[in-house]
Amino acid sequence: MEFEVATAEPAAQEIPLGGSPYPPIADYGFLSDCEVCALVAKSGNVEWMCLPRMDGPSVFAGILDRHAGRFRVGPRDQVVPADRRYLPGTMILETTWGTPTGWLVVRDVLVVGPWHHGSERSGRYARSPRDHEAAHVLLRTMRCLNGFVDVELDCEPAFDYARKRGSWDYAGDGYGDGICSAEGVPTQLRLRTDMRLGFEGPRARAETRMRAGDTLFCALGWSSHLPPETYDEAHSQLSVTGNFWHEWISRGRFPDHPWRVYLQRSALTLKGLTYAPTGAMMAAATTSLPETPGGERNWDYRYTWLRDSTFMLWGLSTLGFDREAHDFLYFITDRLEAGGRLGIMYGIDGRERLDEEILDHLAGYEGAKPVRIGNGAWDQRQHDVWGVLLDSIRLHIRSGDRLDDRLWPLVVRQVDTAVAEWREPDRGIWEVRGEPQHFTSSKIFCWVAADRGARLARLRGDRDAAKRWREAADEMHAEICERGLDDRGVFVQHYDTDALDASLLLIPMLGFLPASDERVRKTVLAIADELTVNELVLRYKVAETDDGLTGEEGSFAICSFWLVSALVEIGEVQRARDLCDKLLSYASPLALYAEEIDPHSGRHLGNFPQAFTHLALINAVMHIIRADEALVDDTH
Ligand SMILES: OC[C@H]1O[C@H](O[C@H]2O[C@H](CO)[C@@H](O)[C@H](O)[C@H]2O)[C@H](O)[C@@H](O)[C@@H]1O
Repeated sequence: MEFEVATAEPAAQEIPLGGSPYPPIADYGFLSDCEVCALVAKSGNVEWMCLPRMDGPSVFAGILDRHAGRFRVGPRDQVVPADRRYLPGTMILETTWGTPTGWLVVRDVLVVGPWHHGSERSGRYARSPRDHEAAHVLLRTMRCLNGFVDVELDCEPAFDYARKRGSWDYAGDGYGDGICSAEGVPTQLRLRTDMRLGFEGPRARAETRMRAGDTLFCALGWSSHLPPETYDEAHSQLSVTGNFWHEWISRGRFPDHPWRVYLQRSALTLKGLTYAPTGAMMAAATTSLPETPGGERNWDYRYTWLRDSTFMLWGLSTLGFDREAHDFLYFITDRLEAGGRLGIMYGIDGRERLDEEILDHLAGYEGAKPVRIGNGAWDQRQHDVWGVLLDSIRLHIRSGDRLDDRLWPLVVRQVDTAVAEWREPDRGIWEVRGEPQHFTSSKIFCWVAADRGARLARLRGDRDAAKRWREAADEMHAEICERGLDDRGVFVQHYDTDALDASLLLIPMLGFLPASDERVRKTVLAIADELTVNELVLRYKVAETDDGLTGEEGSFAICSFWLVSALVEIGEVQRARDLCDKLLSYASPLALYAEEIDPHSGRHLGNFPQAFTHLALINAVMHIIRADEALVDDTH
């Protein structure tokens, strides 16, 4: 094997497609070890990774600013691979490169290993530890298939959202072990490889020629758990991680159906967005990917919303995954026991305050500013919160756990709060930044809280509570059906408007009214016909909604998938199937989705990958598959 000395020169340049140096959002691959996430561009650049947790400060943020850190592995003279895929059923990303001189395969993974704390306890885990945990290592392996390929490694971390540059030192006598640190930053990076590293300021570089059959690895670690030292060790860690994901996905129940791949990738993505040590679930892996190209609708989604998480649990439990529901409920129980008012969202470590900050020094994805960290919606009043909590509890019990004595008084407090406050206006499930309104879907979720509360109380034999909450639920139901409808009998966004709102597609799924009810049918069809652009659903029309923001937004992918489910519910199965087919055709090449889809270009917009979209995909696809199965049963 020939080795060349590292040089400071970058090799192949990315040619901007359509003038943008930023890859399309849908072109990123998503990695997770359930503690840290990473996004890998097609070029082989890791362009998003936050440490030491998925909500921590970034070390690679090239997705938000081309100078904010990246880590490339790949052929020296080429940036467009022949193909990429996940090893089926895993979070291992495989990129195949075809160069004029030879072919190369790169595998990228965030390593999951056996529980490694031995007899001492992990300081991070609030939930019961299982057999595996994150190894805190980003591993990249290369294998040359034939001919020869000149490869490069180029690692340039930029700590604390690129506010602090790192500097490198060798960790031992050889060239294969480097440490990168920055003043005042507690996280240190350790880079181990069987290539020969050279350091050029904040960059660690290596280049070499690989020939047929050669293998190489590089592994970046950030904890006392050191990265592998040899290729064999690296390879074995990759296999253990593959097995971990295979075992996890095998716990689910997936129909034998051509759309199973979408279900599995969505389930893996939702799992990848969970933070194992606490059981919290992030809404998406990123911050500030714009909902409008160049616009201001840029938010930090690396937090756990009660709403998003409960909907995630609906999706996962549909596929037979229940441990996640238990872990999440224990996470919420910890928050409730801490006292105070139930928040609408929390940090993944359980913190309450998520004050928003603007990172002016970052250019933003394709110039979309501001880049925000934190999320100002954290202290909003959103009245769906009690309903989604009660639904999380329902799932928890349905999947086999008890409603223990620890939880019941907390449930009582939440249902009583819903019953006391449901008449007040709020910011709604879209957490608008305009004036509070009497949002119809918020009232419906208050009804969910009272309805589910009454059922639980009956099960526990608490007749007083059951009676009190049933009466409240009936009163809410009557008011919503009186004030939440327009003259046509269609449910509307809030009591003082005729505007439509896609959140009302949830009515049949929540059991507020039966799908056969004329008002439900009319609402679903009105949204399908009037709140769509090229059949894709907007959450609302921005011109009709005081959301406190400027600019347009794309179609909300969650709403389009909700429409599929709602159409099935009202018996419009063919229309639902056609829409579902269309939505699946917009999946990224790796079957991932952002929050929004531009209804004209099909371009993905907003944070990525987004739990909302994947959880609704699962629900929609399962609705269609069950409807198809029912059809087959009927014809036999
Ligand atoms: O529309 C303005 C709001 O947009 C974001 O909220 C959206 O994302 C949340 C996380 O997935 C979701 O729970 C919510 O339903 C969506 O509207 C943003 O987080 C808010 O700060 C912003 O006000």
